Amino acid sequence: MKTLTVPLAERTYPIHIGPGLLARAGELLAPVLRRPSVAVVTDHTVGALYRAPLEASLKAAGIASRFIELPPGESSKSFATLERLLDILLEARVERSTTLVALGGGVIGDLTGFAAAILLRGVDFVQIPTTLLAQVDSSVGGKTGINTRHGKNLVGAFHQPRLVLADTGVLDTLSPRDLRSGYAEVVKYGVIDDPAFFAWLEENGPAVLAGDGDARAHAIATSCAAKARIVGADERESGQRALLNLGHTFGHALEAETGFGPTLLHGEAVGLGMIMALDLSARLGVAPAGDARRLSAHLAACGLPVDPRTLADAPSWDVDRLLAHMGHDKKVSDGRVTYVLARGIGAAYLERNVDPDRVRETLGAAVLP
Ligand SMILES: NC(=O)c1ccc[n+]([C@@H]2O[C@H](COP(=O)([O-])OP(=O)(O)OC[C@H]3O[C@@H](n4cnc5c(N)ncnc54)[C@H](O)[C@@H]3O)[C@@H](O)[C@H]2O)c1
Ligand SMILES: O=C(O)C(=O)C[C@@H](O)[C@H](O)[C@H](O)COP(=O)(O)O
Ligand SMILES: [Zn+2]
Repeated sequence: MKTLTVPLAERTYPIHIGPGLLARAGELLAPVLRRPSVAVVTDHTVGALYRAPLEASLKAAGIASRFIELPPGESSKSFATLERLLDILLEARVERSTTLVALGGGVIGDLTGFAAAILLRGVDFVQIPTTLLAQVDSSVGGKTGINTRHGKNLVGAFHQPRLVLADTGVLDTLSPRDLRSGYAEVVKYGVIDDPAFFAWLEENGPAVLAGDGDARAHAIATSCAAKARIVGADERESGQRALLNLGHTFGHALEAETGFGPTLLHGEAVGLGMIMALDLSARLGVAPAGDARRLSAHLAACGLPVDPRTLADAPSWDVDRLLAHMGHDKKVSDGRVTYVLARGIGAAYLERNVDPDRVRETLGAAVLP
């Protein structure tokens, strides 16, 4: 087991990473619980696979647990499912000293974390991420929330978990598509500020996806270390944490336009959005044009979509509608989006003054016939 730390003063917490950790969950959770009682939130798919081993491990450590299973998929990050979850928890008379446990991917993590932030004005929660995306990104950093009809993650809270427990063994049951989606967020760390990691991924990405234990462990630990460092320096995104949003202004707009559904998964959208961010950077004259092509080639080699027009069920894309979605970005201030651009792979930066004509060009080149 490898342990990293998210350094946040009194909210500092560990990230435990390694195979077989679900079987040790009781022992690892016990020290952070206010009392030996947890409510585990999961989805039907993950529950069917991992409820039994988690329940057994908690029981062996003397921790009482109740399990709540929700429908899988992005549509569960909604007001309706949040209300249903809060109702179930209140019906069960959870107390402020109860800890919620998110067992699942980013959807369950974001939803459960938000429920924990607002239930009884705040209870503790623990993340047990079961997708690659959740293990390298969403379980760390305390961004929680739901989608609204206005856009992605528009209602939420910063609420840090007490512990992250990433059992890398559970990735063996993840679908190849979900694995690839999470891989896009791994690549993001290379593009932000680690060109050597990006080059390593160009060599080893296929091994990470194929389940090579050492490659996967290195990719997950490097990603978590980067996320922990950035979050530790800027917990509430008043500055540099926004770099973690690389590809998301475009990506969230693509997700919104495809209805937050199976047409485009979050990581797939982020992959496309990162290519568009590098394309925009090249159009603005700050990045070599070849870097967008290099990123696109790597994502394509790993089986990720690199052309929104070729998606199954692709809508008829409209640049103005995409721009309207981008207007809901949380990095908008005074009506203007702050973009995450890059001077090249490994050199991302924030820019508020971006020529809107170049943004239109990037969108048009990406989505118009
Ligand atoms: N809070 C953050 O910082 C942050 C960061 C990145 C992404 N996100 C959010 O995360 C969400 C995407 O998360 P995701 O990609 O994990 O999707 P997800 O939670 O929908 O999980 C993907 C699918 O995999 C299934 N699954 C999960 N673990 C499994 C396992 N071990 N074996 C078999 N099946 C398994 C789930 O049932 C689901 O159908 C998006 O809503 C995105 O906005 C949040
Ligand atoms: O942790 C962060 O900060 C991120 O931006 C990580 C992103 O991968 C994640 O998708 C996040 O939820 C997007 O943030 P948002 O503030 O644009 O909703
Ligand atoms: Zn993301």
